[in-house]
Amino acid sequence: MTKGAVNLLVNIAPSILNADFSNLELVLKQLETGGAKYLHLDIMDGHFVPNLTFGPPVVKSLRAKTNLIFDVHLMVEKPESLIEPFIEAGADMITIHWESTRHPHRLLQKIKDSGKKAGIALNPATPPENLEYLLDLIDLILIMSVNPGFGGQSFINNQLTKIRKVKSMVCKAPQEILLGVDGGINLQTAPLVIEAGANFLVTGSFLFKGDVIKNLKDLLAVCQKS
Ligand SMILES: O=C(CO)[C@@H](O)[C@H](O)COP(=O)(O)O
Ligand SMILES: [Fe+2]
Repeated sequence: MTKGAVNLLVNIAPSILNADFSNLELVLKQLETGGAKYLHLDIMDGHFVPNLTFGPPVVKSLRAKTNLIFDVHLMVEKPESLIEPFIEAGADMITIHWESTRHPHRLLQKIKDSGKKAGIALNPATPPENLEYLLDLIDLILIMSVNPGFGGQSFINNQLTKIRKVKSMVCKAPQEILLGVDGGINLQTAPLVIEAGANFLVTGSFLFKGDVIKNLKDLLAVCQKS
């Protein structure tokens, strides 16, 4: 990839956090029918964030049912211990939080050495300049546009400024880096984050209110127009 290469395609990564957990096989089929390529899996430990979700066994069960690209978002203390279990469970991409470890460089290196895509997420208050000496190890920068822990929160507007700053960092990197946004993405906020430079949009509660397939198609249409 040439220096400064930018992926112009906008990707949607549906988060199942607000889906019907009693029928995830149906949810996977709906997302595939709606045109999804990714599945965003929110892993919460009740410590790094005040909520609990699921672990590698659930991811492994889902892996057996779909070829969607598994984008695992680790919102946990000590993510060091969970890289291997999630890779064994079928993760294609693993995103750690900058705030969750003293050794983000080592962890990103570990994910890359396993042949998987490495992502780093930034909480709303974390400055993007922290990524300067990590950039060569990063495939995805995930800007949290809500405080992590729950679906259904409102988009924090000042994260648009951070997206613009990260866009200029990403353009200077030698490899392609996806610029992701996670939290409060819907038909109104998607055009704003795309205009600011994002090309990887995580969306949860918007999709699962009403008709999932229609909502996903509507969001993909907005992304193609923006
Ligand atoms: O990581 C998180 C929340 O911590 C997200 O992935 C949410 O699941 C997105 O949900 P919405 O904000 O779209 O409802
Ligand atoms: Fe997430």
